[in-house]
Amino acid sequence: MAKVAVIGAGSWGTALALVLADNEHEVKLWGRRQEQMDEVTHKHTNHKYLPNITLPPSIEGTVDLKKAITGAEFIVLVTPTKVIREMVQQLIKVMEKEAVIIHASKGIEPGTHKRVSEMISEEFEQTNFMKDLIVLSGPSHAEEVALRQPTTVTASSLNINAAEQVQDLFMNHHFRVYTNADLIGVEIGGSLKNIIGLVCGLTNGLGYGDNTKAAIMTRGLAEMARLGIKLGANPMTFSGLSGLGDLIVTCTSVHSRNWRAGQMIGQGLVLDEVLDKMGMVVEGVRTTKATHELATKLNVEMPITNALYKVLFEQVNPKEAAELLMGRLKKHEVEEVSNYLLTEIDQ
Ligand SMILES: NC(=O)C1=CN([C@@H]2O[C@H](COP(=O)(O)OP(=O)(O)OC[C@H]3O[C@@H](n4cnc5c(N)ncnc54)[C@H](OP(=O)(O)O)[C@@H]3O)[C@@H](O)[C@H]2O)C=CC1
Ligand SMILES: O=C(CO)COP(=O)(O)O
Repeated sequence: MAKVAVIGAGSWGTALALVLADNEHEVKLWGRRQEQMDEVTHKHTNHKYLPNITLPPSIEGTVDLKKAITGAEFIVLVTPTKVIREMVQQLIKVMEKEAVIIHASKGIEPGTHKRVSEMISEEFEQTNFMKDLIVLSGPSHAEEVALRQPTTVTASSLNINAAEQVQDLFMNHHFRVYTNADLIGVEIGGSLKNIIGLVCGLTNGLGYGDNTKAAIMTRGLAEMARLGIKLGANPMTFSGLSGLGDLIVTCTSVHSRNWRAGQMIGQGLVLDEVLDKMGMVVEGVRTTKATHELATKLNVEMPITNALYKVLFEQVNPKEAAELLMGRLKKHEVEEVSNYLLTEIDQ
């Protein structure tokens, strides 16, 4: 059995700690609030993030980062993307030996346009503390994982042996882990599906139905793949768990924070109000900004992302944004993507 530190005690960090404890690993869960960590250790609950769930009693909560990681062979980073760099900087100060780093966060950094693995690698660059780096991603709402409902995810790394090690670490009868060597595709899929999830919620808030949802999901997947391929991803990854799979779960589930935030925006609430009401991370907002910047820089057409950018950051009315999307120049559906693929494969 392995010693594992899970850094981030929100919904997903807590659910992953539960999976690891079910697998009889020695798990320490790090969070920044003493009261919450006492609750995890002594009451075996985390009521704010996973109400009505009893956690395995073996999970020890701590606010002491050094204590959390001492002796850990695996460190799972699962904070919101915007604090990933800060968390790694804190980790480096207390680490004494190398560990396998796993991350389960979904987002892209505005300004630098880096994926989470790129941010982590950059921060660890001057040290020899990072043995391997693996991302865990896929259709996995924490609420359902905590209920031990059948769930499938992907472990991806530039080192496929390391991905297989992580597959073994997490896999059990409820939580099935695949591997995929396409780190770029897996991270881009997991990040960009949040943008499309926000838009699906938004169209629901506007009162549009299933035709619109299907349109956004399908054309959304096309633009996710278009950007991913430009960045070097394997096109096939977008029809897998971290692409289509996560897109489905985000666009069709009431558990999705991105979907719920989008719905409130569609109903007329302004962004700050929505984020206040959510009280949990809505990664798609920052990722929309980062992706809009990146797509503009790389000259990749992403009409749905751009429409959402206008709504979130340029105060364009959601209904008007939808009309602009529908009024675009006519296109050939498949040719657009297949030509793109051929161009990429020829290069
Ligand atoms: N929830 C899910 O089902 C899934 C989430 N993910 C991804 O996992 C990542 C984490 O999401 P999730 O757990 O859901 O988020 P939550 O909103 O549920 O929890 C956020 C966590 O981050 C902590 N946090 C916030 N700001 C800071 C900070 N400045 N320093 C340290 N800790 C901080 C919060 O602590 P505090 O309570 O003290 O504010 C809380 O523990 C995201 O990238 C998300 O996309 C991936 C798959 C599934
Ligand atoms: O990534 C997730 C499920 O796979 C969680 O999505 P939300 O952040 O929208 O809740």
